[in-house]
Amino acid sequence: MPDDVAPPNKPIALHFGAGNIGRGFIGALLADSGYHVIFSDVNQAVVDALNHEHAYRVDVLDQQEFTKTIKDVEAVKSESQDVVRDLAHPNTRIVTTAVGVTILQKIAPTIANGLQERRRVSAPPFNVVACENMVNQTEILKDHVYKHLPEEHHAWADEHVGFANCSVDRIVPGGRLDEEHPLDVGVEAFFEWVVHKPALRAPIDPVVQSMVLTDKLDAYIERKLFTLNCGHAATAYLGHLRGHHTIDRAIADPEVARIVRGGLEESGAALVRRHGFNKEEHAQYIDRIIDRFKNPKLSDRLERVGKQPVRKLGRQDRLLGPTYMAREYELPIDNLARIIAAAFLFDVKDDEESVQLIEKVQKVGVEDAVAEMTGFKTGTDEHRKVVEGYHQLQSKK
Ligand SMILES: NC(=O)c1ccc[n+]([C@@H]2O[C@H](COP(=O)([O-])OP(=O)(O)OC[C@H]3O[C@@H](n4cnc5c(N)ncnc54)[C@H](O)[C@@H]3O)[C@@H](O)[C@H]2O)c1
Ligand SMILES: O=P(O)(O)OC[C@@H](O)[C@@H](O)[C@H](O)[C@H](O)CO
Repeated sequence: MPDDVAPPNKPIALHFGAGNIGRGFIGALLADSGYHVIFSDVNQAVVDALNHEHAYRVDVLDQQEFTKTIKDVEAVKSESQDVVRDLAHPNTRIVTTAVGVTILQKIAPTIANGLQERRRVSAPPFNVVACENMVNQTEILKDHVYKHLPEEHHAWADEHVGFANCSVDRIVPGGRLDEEHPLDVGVEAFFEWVVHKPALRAPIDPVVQSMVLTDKLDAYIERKLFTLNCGHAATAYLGHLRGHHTIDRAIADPEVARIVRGGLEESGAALVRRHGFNKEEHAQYIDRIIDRFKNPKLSDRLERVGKQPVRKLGRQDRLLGPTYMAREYELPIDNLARIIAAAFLFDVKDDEESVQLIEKVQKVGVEDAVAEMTGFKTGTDEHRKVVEGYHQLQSKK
């Protein structure tokens, strides 16, 4: 970090991934909370722009529109020695990521090097929080980091580095590139960041505005992933089949909205049962989420929201996670099965996972593809419902 940028004693936050959520939520909130934010990204143009401007705008695109200027930021090229240096800086209090779950393994070696350097210079304990849409995302990052960290440092890291899972929620669609101001980002007003407190190894200091620290992260992350992200993916897959291009247009289609709401009521019944949420409050949570999808100013593309359908069909992810949970309590899954079926029909040529899924169905047939991807055995009720849903949706295409 050049000496002329950060005041020497200012707390530092090192954030991997200067993309939509990095600039539009996590980096912005950390900067607002008094951290000097250093972004680390592979995109040289973004790194250069951040180092040229040291600021960017966050445009809140909601009923009330307003703009915030985020200042005192800089950037370093990911996987470089600069990242190791900044990670090891004694003033660095927190490392966050928003790179996508598949990228976590790529940044792990640099983090491992940074931790060894941190130990060498006797930097104080600090925390790492991965802000990816996945259950246990920071633990997954930790596993990758520990593979690159020589064993002699593991006990030190256990004591000095908190790897805390979290739930992160703000819709940041991206894709509104303004050539003159490429760093500016449009966001919705709502945001929520919930971090697993017992995993921290140092206080969050400075306090991050609105950050919730909890002992019960499972409830938060499952509620968010199995409601917001489940409904979002459902809107993308069903909307795509109905010829829509954005989330607000898709959710305005009564046929899409009916199944999305039905799916969220099914996942909601399972969540209420698992985590003891109040039924009425959960119904209001669903309503608020569907209202967020209706925001026309976000213009959120279905390709972004539905991207990587194979990841989204992960056993603990937004579609199968609530479906397995509902089955555990013998609760209905008819709408969820229809939504899962729609994922198999998400036909987006430049999305590798979409192509892979479509090809799998062509190669082995829908019955085997569904069995393989969902784990539902042929002949079971859930398998039959997904396959029937697939045929019905396909016939209406
Ligand atoms: N956009 C949202 O609404 C939203 C909300 C909550 C959570 N998330 C999660 O945040 C993560 C990022 O999503 P996004 O929408 O910001 O994506 P994005 O593509 O806009 O941003 C990802 C950034 O990571 C950078 N990157 C890629 N490889 C890297 C590497 N090796 N080192 C450093 N940076 C690297 C990319 O260049 C890009 O700038 C995902 O896991 C997503 O699920 C997104
Ligand atoms: O980022 P993904 O691909 O896991 O999911 C796509 C969207 O549902 C997601 O980015 C939401 O916008 C976000 O999770 C809102 O908090």
